[in-house]
Amino acid sequence: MELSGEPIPAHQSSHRADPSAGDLQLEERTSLRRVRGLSTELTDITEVEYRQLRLEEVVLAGVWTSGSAAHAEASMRELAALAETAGSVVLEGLIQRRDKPDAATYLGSGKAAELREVVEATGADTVICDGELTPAQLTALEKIVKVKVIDRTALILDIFAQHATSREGKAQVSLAQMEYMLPRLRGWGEALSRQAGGRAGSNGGVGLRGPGETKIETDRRRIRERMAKLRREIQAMKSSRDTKRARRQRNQVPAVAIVGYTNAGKSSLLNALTDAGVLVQNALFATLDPTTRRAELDDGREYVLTDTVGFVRHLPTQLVEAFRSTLEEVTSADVLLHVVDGSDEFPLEQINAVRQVIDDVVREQEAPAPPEMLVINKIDAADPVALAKLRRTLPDAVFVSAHTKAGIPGLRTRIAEMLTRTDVEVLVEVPYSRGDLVSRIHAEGTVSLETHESEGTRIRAHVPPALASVLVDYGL
Ligand SMILES: Nc1nc2c(ncn2[C@@H]2O[C@H](COP(=O)(O)OP(=O)(O)OP(=O)(O)O)[C@@H](O)[C@H]2O)c(=O)[nH]1
Ligand SMILES: [Mg+2]
Repeated sequence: MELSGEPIPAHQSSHRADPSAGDLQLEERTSLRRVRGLSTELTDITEVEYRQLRLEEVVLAGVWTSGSAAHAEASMRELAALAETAGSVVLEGLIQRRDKPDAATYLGSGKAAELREVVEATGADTVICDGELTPAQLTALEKIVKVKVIDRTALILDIFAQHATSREGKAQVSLAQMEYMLPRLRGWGEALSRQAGGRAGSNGGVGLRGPGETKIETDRRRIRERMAKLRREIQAMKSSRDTKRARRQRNQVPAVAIVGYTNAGKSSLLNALTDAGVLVQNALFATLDPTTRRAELDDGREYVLTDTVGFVRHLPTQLVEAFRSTLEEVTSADVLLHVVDGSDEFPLEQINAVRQVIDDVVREQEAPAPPEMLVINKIDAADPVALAKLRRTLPDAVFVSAHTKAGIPGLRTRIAEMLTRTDVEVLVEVPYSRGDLVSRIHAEGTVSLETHESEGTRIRAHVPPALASVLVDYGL
């Protein structure tokens, strides 16, 4: 299979004259794109957070174990998009049909030799495998193809490392990278020292110049120490976020979280609903740090809308672990807007991949998952026949285009309905001394009856659960 080597064009979708924060961030990101041919690697293996994989010209390799050929090719195209997002140029892709990956070398030995020929013919410096390989598989395959071999997990971690901007995001990515590297230290040491000796593959010293056992042991200890420190730091940042969330809950502002597959248009939807001007990029994992914006329903009620990191098939477990505090904030929202790219070839699989990650996060949380609303985006770009089929399969979903704004008014109405549905009905008599509570009921709820009695104001209303608990003392 041939794959295009064109880098994904990063294009702006904002049309206003003044650059938004997202535009500026995009400019910065594109101006910092990796320059081909320059190595950014550090030699100290423990400097994980600053380290970027040296990915330049790559060949992709995948093992196709189940599903149709179209699925296998879609998976390779996604791997190519990931590689390009990481800044590399994809020269070629190979898929092998097999019951399961080869235990020793991932690809079978015949295919591995063929891969070596492709690498040689194209002059590639890296092979990226579409899966998570064991440290032994990585080393064994490197010995055959004689260039650096990395797996999908390392690639995704590299993209996250490039895109992290906040202190918390950077700490979370570093933690995930270290977790991944710990059992692979020897392999990495070999790859590093081989590169130090010249262009990869130009010498026969593979495996001979790895750091000695003592160095590896020291490195391991230092990495473990840094991981413990990072976990403490992330925990501390989480508590400050918990405080903010508690304040919001006290103030009764309902929270809606946007979740979805990477590149589905989550940030675009946040912009369409709130004019937030956040970064939109045709790249995978453009957003890592959660952005929360105030938004208003048509009836004037306020809510907050959070956009956050996208998910992908086989999201590395190290990342789910490291980003748990960010993800828990999302899964503790009142409503989830699950955004799906309606123009994707396999939207139902995107939906499943996202639900799996959410299940993983929710399982360790006390509260159940919030109610979900499916939002099928990019209807302007979707194939009409596929779209009609999707409408039949997902009758409850809302179909929109963040670009043309088609369906956005309807989406607003549905959000309002969902937030009302989580409200509870109360019948209370609020003493005249608590005029503040009466104002809150009006601001946050929907009042169906209001009379003035001798002791206070009698109100029947639908209010958010937290306000209902404040009102419990005045119930009739
Ligand atoms: N045709 C079309 N393209 C869209 C629409 N919404 C978003 N896009 C494009 O899809 C790409 C991804 O949009 P983003 O909003 O950055 O997607 P995201 O889900 O936030 O992506 P990550 O943060 O990377 O996970 C961009 O190139 C957008 O311009 C839409 O309604 N129609
Ligand atoms: Mg985004």
